[in-house]
Amino acid sequence: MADPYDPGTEGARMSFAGAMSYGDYLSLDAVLTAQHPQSDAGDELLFIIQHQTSELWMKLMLHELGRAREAIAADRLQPAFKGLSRVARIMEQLNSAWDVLRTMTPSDYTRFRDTLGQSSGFQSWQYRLIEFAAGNRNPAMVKPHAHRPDLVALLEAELARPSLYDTALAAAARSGLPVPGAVLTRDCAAPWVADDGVAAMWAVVYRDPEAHWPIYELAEKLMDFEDYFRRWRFNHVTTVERVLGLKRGTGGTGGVSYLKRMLEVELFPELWQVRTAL
Ligand code: HEM
Ligand SMILES: N[C@@H](CC(=O)c1ccccc1NC=O)C(=O)O
Repeated sequence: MADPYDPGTEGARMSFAGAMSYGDYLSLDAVLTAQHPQSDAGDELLFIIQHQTSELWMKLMLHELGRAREAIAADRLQPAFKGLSRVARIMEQLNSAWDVLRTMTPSDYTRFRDTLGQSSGFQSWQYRLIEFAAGNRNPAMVKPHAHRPDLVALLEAELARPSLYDTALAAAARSGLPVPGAVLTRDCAAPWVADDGVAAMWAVVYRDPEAHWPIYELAEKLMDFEDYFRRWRFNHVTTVERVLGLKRGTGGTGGVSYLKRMLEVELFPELWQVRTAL
């Protein structure tokens, strides 16, 4: 039998003393030592990794949403579309990931659920930042982070910035569309309130897409975002009911009843209304 092949003979670098390796570049020591199961249940590692990978994808989403908003604010819509398409792909990734978690049965979960204490995804500050960035701004959701002034500052800074929806409406106004003035000067930290004038503006766009092509495309990117977001919420509540039934959540809410209520949240209500109005 031939000697085992050594890729070093064709130039593969085999020694990394003093040079940056794969693991160095990716900080894998930090990432791969950050899983700390609190029980000896075989499924707890799945649970932890599922959440950690979700948080990593959320980090990237926030980065892309920030860049997309900057691009829209500068009327550079093409790069914004590229970024929002990437955000949609990330959300597809998060939506598919539920298939892995769904392999965990209620019996598996009860083996380690008690070790979770009162921790819950309800306290995911990156999730709240995404909601705030998109335009779903409920200031009550800052409260669970009061013990962490750094996180409160991050969430409040996000509330002080125009949301994706605010930014899109300002771009529509600059393109000559009739966006109500009060909408453009609103306190952007406040929750969005559905506005008839905005609905009328979208109707102008959707009645004649050809006359408003860039803003029409922007609106459809927003629809994609909300469509994927709804699917994530639906996958979540379905997985929760499958694993937990109707038990109360560790975060203190009613559990499935709370998550069903959240299914009714609308990020861009006027964009849904316009479908009926056409
Ligand atoms: C078996 C798996 C899961 C169960 C049983 C579960 C259960 C729950 C429950 C009951 C709530 C309501 C809040 C509470 O009272 O605790 C909740 C909220 C939440 N969970 Fe999960 N969850 C699971 C997986 C996940 C995963 C993988 C993520 C991804 C990061 C996640 C993120 C969230 C978020 C962001 C909320 C807040 C939702 C909102 O306020 O609209 N959960 N979860
Ligand atoms: N709320 C869940 C616990 C839970 O799912 C969870 C706990 C800690 C970290 C992330 C979690 N995932 C989503 O809420 C429950 O009531 O069982």
